[in-house]
Amino acid sequence: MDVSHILDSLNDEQRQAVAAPMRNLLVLAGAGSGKTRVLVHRIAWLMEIERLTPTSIMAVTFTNKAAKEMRGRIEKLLDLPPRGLWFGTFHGIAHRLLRAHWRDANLPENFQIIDSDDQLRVIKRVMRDLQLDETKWPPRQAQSFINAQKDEGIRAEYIEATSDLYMRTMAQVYKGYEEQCQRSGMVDFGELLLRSHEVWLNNPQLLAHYQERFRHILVDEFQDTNTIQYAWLRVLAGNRIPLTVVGDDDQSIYGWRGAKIENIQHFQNDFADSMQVKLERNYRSTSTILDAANGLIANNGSRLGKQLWTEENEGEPIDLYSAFNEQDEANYVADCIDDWVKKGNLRSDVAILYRSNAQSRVIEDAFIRQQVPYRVYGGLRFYDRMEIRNALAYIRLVHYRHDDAAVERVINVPPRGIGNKTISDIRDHARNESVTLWQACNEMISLGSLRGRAANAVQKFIDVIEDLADGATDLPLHTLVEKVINESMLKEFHGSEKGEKGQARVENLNELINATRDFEADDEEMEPLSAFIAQAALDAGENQAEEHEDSVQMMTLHSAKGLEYPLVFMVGMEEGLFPHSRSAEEPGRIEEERRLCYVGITRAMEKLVMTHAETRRLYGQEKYHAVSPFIREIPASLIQEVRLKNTVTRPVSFQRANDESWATAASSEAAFQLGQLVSHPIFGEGTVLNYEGQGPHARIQVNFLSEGSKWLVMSYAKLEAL
Ligand SMILES: Nc1ncnc2c1ncn2[C@@H]1O[C@H](COP(=O)(O)OP(=O)(O)OP(=O)(O)O)[C@@H](O)[C@H]1O
Ligand SMILES: [Mg+2]
Repeated sequence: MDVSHILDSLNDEQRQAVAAPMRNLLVLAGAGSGKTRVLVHRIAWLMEIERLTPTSIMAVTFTNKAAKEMRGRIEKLLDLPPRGLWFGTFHGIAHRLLRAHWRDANLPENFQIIDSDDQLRVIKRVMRDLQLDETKWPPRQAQSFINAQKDEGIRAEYIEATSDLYMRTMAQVYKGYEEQCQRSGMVDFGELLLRSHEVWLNNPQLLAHYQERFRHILVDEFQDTNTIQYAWLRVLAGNRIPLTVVGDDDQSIYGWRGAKIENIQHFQNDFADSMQVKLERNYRSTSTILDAANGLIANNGSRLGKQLWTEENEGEPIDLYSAFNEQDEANYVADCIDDWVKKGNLRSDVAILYRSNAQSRVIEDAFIRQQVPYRVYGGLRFYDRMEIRNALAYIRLVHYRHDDAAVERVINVPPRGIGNKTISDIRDHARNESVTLWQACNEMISLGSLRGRAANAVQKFIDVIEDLADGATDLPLHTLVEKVINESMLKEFHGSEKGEKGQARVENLNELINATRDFEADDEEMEPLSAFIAQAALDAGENQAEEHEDSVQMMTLHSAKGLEYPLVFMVGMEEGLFPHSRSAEEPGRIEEERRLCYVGITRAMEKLVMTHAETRRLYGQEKYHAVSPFIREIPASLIQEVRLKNTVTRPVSFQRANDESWATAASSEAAFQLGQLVSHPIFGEGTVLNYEGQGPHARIQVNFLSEGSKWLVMSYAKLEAL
């Protein structure tokens, strides 16, 4: 049998893994060492050499996108589509099982999967039935509690009876929630795994059936499996189905969602007779990028210890750009991409990675201005996000009450007790009388055709909008928007959503306030509010790159896992942003942030650019941010600080250089321009980057060729213009 097409393009260790005997196998290896490639080739090997049918192979990936990609690669390798192969995420596969065995799972045949919004609604109902006060017991907290229990594989009945009021109450809600879901045939995400795990435990015959059927299970990104996923694998595999798992402890980034790095260590104990292969050669990145990643991750204490090396060239240094503020940062990125494309490269080879979703807004704005097509991957573009659309609907109503779409969107958001029946009555009235929804609301109230609670609730809605509109024209745009966001209660509403998601929504709302602060109308004749609304509508609707268009990829660091791009930007490399300020609160979180940084760096193949802004307005506040400590952990010799670019990106700086106060701050012979070349008796040559203060306090920032960037006091620094 000719195996060359499967093995030829692999190195020795990879071959060893791909052609390993049918035993449990752990491939523990760093980023870009070919773990995913090994999985793909091993599947091909199992089918061609071990003669397994596709239906007897299960491959678990972290995202559906990854599953699709893998399927494509196998198809190419085998020259035929692997029909019948069980491919998917843990959730996808568990769902498939429950669909097939709904009776054994004690579910109705047409059970429904509920998302997090539905889940919250059910939890609220349960809490109302239990007469729990929502202000004392936030439903979203209960939601996180329930999901965390499910991730750990714990049912309500197994939560120990304690005297702790919190635990007792949460367990009660959890129990009520379970009963409610069971009664109405609803299954949430966590339940998919928990339930299919139980099906196997309770049905030895069924389990035996699957243990006969599956001859091999493969798992990518094993370091991010949580407790229930691990248990699920163990039960299914028993001692009968061999597993191939690949992972990298340095890339475990979902601890906050219950993932357990330790699963890698437990693997060898829990899965009998297992083999381990290490891959140490990185094929993805230049040695500069790899050294940076290695240097950084060496700062983590608890590691399983792996070395990565490459035969790639040194490549280019890592660029570090210190921007004055977030606008400057965004413009810089857009300019770099412009250069990149001018050199004949593809935009789709470029990724912009950021820690928090809210950071994308300023960059999106710059891209829209400079007409750079982009896609936001694994998340919505800023102006498409639910909370932003809700806030914009309020803003539109303040501006123009007859905006029916806006009324539809927020009449009952946050919930104020306007039911579907009332809304449909309002719609009928509007249709019959040929008036707008807003008019219909008002008319129905004065005619008395709405009663009791409904009338009150609709009146409340009208009052909120009218109060906001009152005096709106006198306020600066951003104050108005801030008021709208606060008084509409959107912030509280979205903020109570569980975990990171709720926090991200609040961050986005604050970011919208920033957007209005920065907003400059193209058309000065237009009133700022209407100009802003028009702009936001355009941003939301028209600038999304077409599917096939060559576009820059924007995503959070978390969603970049497993991917690779020739040119990568890591933006917002600032303390408090990345590492995220929250990471200081919990032990171990800083190491998880560092792993996230490692994931970011190792996405880059040819060139990595890092940027940070000295001041940044984020989440509604302007702050001075220190450079991320992660940058200091990268060997300095690999980093090149980018000198000031030309005037195009920095109109502000040049205004400053010509400013009168600048001339007085400097002595007459030393009135340096930003970007000017200067020389210092000790530090040598450098470029003027920035200045601050006046008179004797004036300080100047110079980027020295040999020493890097320094702040010097003007009156002492013996600088000479070159
Ligand atoms: N033996 C090889 N020869 C040539 N290229 C290789 C080889 N092994 C892997 N590669 C290439 O290196 C890159 C990284 O491989 P892959 O994505 O499989 O790594 P990984 O270990 O899964 O990375 P990550 O940890 O980021 O998920 C890919 O472009 C892959 O095609
Ligand atoms: Mg991979």
